[in-house]
Amino acid sequence: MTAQQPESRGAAVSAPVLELDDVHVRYGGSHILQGVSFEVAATGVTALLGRNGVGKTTTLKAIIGLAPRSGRIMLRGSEIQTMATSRIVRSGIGYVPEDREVFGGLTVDENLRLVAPDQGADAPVVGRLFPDLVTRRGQRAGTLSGGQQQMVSLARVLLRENALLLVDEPTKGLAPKLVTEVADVLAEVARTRPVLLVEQNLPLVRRIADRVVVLDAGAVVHRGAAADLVADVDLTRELLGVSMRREGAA
Ligand SMILES: Nc1ncnc2c1ncn2[C@@H]1O[C@H](COP(=O)(O)OP(=O)(O)OP(=O)(O)O)[C@@H](O)[C@H]1O
Repeated sequence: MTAQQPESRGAAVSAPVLELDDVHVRYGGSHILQGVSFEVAATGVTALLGRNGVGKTTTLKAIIGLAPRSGRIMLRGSEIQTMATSRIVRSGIGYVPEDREVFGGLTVDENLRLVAPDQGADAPVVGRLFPDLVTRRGQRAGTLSGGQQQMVSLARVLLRENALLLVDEPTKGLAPKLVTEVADVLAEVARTRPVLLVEQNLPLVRRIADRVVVLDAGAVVHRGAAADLVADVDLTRELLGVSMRREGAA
């Protein structure tokens, strides 16, 4: 593991919202997570990074109870690793999966009313962060663009009072303008609640993340301030196989 870096912004002063301690995931004979331990600070964005296939999505699934896991996972000091997903969600973790999972046959408003029956697209948070969704409230979600579906998926978790949001590659496959819009929303969201974000777009990480945790082959290989990692061309190349100099802007 590389040295723990001092945090240049968003330093955590309160207890972490989430702690993973020696978390393992096995699928059949495959040992996918091999003792993952890290903390998610109670404020701001913690980005979970790593090359393809190192276990980032599996880590989010282990937290939310969608992967068979062992080890200890603590939400605000209480163990959740034996709970079913429905109970973990009720305990205050919102999950935006990579595939967005909107109900394509339902309208935008109906999708939102599944979580907030009395409010749907009328909820103040929807009007404030997703004005486009208010305009499109009667449109079937299956006919929305990828970016708009991402907004529905994000809006849905914001309609609950969550202690923590897990967001998996929200900008994957989106056009640059939509990447910027999603990044703006995430930055705004993170002002009021902590986010654990899986993201491959390093300029976006540099813009909105406070801290980074890097996985390789199912284990944590680096933790520290996001700004320090993305400023270090050699380290980003070593850990992630990419160079910021070759990346476009978020
Ligand atoms: N249900 C499953 N059964 C068997 N193997 C799985 C399962 N889910 C994931 N894996 C394997 O676990 C490894 C980690 O997958 P995971 O999706 O967590 O990686 P990732 O870091 O999120 O990758 P990417 O950046 O490409 O999305 C991969 O080798 C994948 O093939």
